[in-house]
Amino acid sequence: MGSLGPFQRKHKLAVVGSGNWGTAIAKIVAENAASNPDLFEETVEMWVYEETVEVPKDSKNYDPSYAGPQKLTEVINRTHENIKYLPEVQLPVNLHANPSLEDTVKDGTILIFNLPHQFIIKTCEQIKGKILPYARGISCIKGVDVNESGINLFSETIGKTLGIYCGALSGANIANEVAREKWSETSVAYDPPHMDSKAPTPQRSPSSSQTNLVEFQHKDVSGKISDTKLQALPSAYPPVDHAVLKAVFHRPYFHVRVVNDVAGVSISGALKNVVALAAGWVVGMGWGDNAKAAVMRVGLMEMVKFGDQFFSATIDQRTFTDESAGVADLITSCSGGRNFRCAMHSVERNLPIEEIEKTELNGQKLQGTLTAYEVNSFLKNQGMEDQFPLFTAVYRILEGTMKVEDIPNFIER
Ligand SMILES: NC(=O)c1ccc[n+]([C@@H]2O[C@H](COP(=O)([O-])OP(=O)(O)OC[C@H]3O[C@@H](n4cnc5c(N)ncnc54)[C@H](O)[C@@H]3O)[C@@H](O)[C@H]2O)c1
Ligand SMILES: O=P(O)(O)OC[C@H](O)CO
Repeated sequence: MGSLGPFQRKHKLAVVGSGNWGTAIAKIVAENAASNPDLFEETVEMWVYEETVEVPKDSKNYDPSYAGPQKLTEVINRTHENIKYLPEVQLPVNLHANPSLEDTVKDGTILIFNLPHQFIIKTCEQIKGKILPYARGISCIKGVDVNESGINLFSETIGKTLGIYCGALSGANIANEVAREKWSETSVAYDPPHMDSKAPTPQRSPSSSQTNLVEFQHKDVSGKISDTKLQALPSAYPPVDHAVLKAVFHRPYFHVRVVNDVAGVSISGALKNVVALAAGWVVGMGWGDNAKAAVMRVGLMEMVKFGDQFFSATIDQRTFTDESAGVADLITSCSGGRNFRCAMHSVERNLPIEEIEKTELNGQKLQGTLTAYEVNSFLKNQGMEDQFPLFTAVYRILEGTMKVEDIPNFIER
């Protein structure tokens, strides 16, 4: 993609997170930064939650002069490989691993959030007030933010905490496949108030970083309307729109469809992880593909019903069927996802899933287990556990008050 117009400033892309998916997305974004020099600054910063690692002797990047424990950021920047979370994948040289969260985001105009969902709120609190006020965000996180006040999309939580607009990316995307450039699709959802188009003030110097404060009416996912103030993007930058977001994420092997339905894309990405646990359990029982299909059928119905019940003000139900973030992600997750695999092994080996997570995932995190608890606490508060029998069964099996054998009769109620 070439220049989108006569803009004086380029977007600076920053990725917050460097796990299995965080690193795979950072690879994509850095490749696109390098191939769209009119739009993006070349160097992409990636925040790494620093830890100590040792390059294995059988790694192609093993170098005896660097033997012994080293910082993960130093290994990534020297070898261009994230040996812990995305081993054996060559990363672009313009991707810079940064141990400082504040430094990673300080100049970013497009911030990409990609962490296990349990860490995002604390991470955002740390950078509150330390980012460009006109930055825009994309959340690649699969999970929902449940607290005393109800349920929120992480795109909303990030946006509110940082005072920016944040969209979402989710799809049938097993990170190890995407990172190895095996073709897949994804959904990017972005529907900001139409403020950036109002922002340009012709009399202002185009290179100025001076910003406009734009007041607009914001309808949240529950349909509640509130007055919100956001900083408009300075007119020197290309507006962050669907075309620019496609330029950020689309690769020949990673096909992007940009849509407006942030709620549908986010909700399906979060809930399919709960369904994938049940799919893994029934396969672990040796019940086969028919049983898995039954769980997926009920799971999909509950995903759609959940969206309809709690996000009807903004959700587009077609997302569940028509976009990668919907049923396609459910299928891939129930085939080779980590939630599916760990659940299956937990039944096969008769071990708690947390133990399988620790021994099999080398620091990667399951999202389905925590999401099952969070969704259940929300449904309980609504008095609606009975209406979501599969989600309720997953929660009860995790807490030990139900058995996998009970699933068939329980979900038929
Ligand atoms: N891995 C996949 O195939 C995949 C694909 C699509 C979406 N996702 C979603 O992307 C999100 C990120 O997943 P991932 O695979 O990159 O992560 P991951 O499962 O690899 O988790 C490990 C990451 O968590 C970080 N971490 C550990 N403790 C931390 C702390 N206290 N604070 C901050 N970070 C900490 C680690 O440094 C590491 O970067 C999740 O919501 C996941 O559901 C994952
Ligand atoms: O490995 P999982 O179960 O976290 O799922 C990975 C992705 O979300 C699949 O799209």
